[in-house]
Amino acid sequence: MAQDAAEPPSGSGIRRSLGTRLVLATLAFSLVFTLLAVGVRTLWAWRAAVADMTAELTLIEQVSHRTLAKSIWDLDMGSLRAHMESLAQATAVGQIVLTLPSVNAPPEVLQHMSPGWGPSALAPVRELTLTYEPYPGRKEPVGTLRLAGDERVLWAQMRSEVLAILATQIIQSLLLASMVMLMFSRLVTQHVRRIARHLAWLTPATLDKPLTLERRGGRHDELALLVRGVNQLQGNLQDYLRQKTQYEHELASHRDRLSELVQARTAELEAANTQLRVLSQTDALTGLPNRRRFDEVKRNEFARAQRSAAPLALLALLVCDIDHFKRFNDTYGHAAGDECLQAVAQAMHQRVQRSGDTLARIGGEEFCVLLPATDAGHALVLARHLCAAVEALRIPHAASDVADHVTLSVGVAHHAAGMPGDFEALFHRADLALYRAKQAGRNRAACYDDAASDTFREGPLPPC
Ligand SMILES: Nc1nc2c(ncn2[C@@H]2O[C@H](COP(=O)(O)OP(=O)(O)OP(=O)(O)O)[C@@H](O)[C@H]2O)c(=O)[nH]1
Repeated sequence: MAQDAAEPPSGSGIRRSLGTRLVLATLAFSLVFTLLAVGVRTLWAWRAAVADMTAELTLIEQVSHRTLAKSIWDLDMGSLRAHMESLAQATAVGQIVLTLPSVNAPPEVLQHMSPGWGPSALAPVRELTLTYEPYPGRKEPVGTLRLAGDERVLWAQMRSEVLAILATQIIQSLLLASMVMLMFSRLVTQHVRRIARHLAWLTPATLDKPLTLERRGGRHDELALLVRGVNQLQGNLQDYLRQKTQYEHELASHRDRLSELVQARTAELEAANTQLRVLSQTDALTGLPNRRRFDEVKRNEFARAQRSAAPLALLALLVCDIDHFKRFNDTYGHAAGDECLQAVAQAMHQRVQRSGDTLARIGGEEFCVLLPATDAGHALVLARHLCAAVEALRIPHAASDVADHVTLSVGVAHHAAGMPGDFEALFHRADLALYRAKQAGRNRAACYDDAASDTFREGPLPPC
């Protein structure tokens, strides 16, 4: 297909052109016609030749009748033979037979034949009774004359006639075929080749170039119809391609727009998902990570502490609890309790700023701080700072027997790689330490001592 488009069709690709086929057909037709014409014309010519011979014999009869009759009447045999010799000079005459009747005896027959003559059924024969008129009013039959035509003369005449007919018919056929070929080539073949070349070179880029034929005047024939059809087809194709391109552009622009919308929508959904995830992991009251988030972080950090080498192998946990918060609620109401929780959470959050540390509200008035890569000593120091930070808020708490303001107790425990137990065990130790801090008077931090499970280290409160 591509090769066809790249190479215009040439005459070399045609096995037998239309012009050649037309000429061969014309020649074949002419040959048949020539044979028929030769047959018909030969028949006519034969008849004409026979008629001419008959007329010639008749003329000879008329001319020689009187002379022959007189010679017989006069019994002048010498003159009679001389007459017959002169008659035999005529080319049309093949045989002369003169029959002379005689009384009481068989008739005398005088005969003369051209050399090589033979009887023929085709050549004309004339027979005439000779009469002599010795005096006006009396006619006496004196004999019969038979003139037979020479068939060879007829055939010789026919031969030249047939040759002439054949020559004229063949020349006529050849001239006709040449003229047909010339006319067909000028009128049809060269234009058909031009149309084929035009169609082969046709591409979307050349559709605007109409097909034209180099012909004189405005002709309204089949070629003109074909040219009009091709140009109309090119126009239709051009319109179709133009519309297709326009549709493709529109489609591309719709696709881009759709893609933008999908991207925007996806971004919105991702943002909403992120927000949902953050919300689902955030405590609504304090804004701190909630228990679900804490559980997620604790799993990761504990697994990391189990795997890693020191110092990352350490993990400290602080469990913080507001002292006598039930009494606070009972004294100041639940709403004030909420505000108190928010203030305490914010104060603690300001102290837990190291990247990787997690402060979460795990329920009620209970908070947890997860401190990766932190040993018990440093964790205890932070716990004391948290207690001090809450105390520094000076939120009045008249019902507390610890102080006249809200205070915090913190239990501390830690885990190191190689230590037995899971996170729940760590939590349990921190909870024990918290219990210890509460028992020891609240508003303080206590650290679970791993060396002796019933021993706690308590951190003195830092100065406020
Ligand atoms: N306002 C408010 N109160 C809460 C919230 N969650 C839990 N509480 C209250 O916190 C109180 C916790 O009391 P307890 O567990 O008995 O402990 P406590 O009164 O702090 O006593 P100690 O822990 O021994 O010092 C309960 O009265 C709960 O109703 C909350 O979101 N808002």
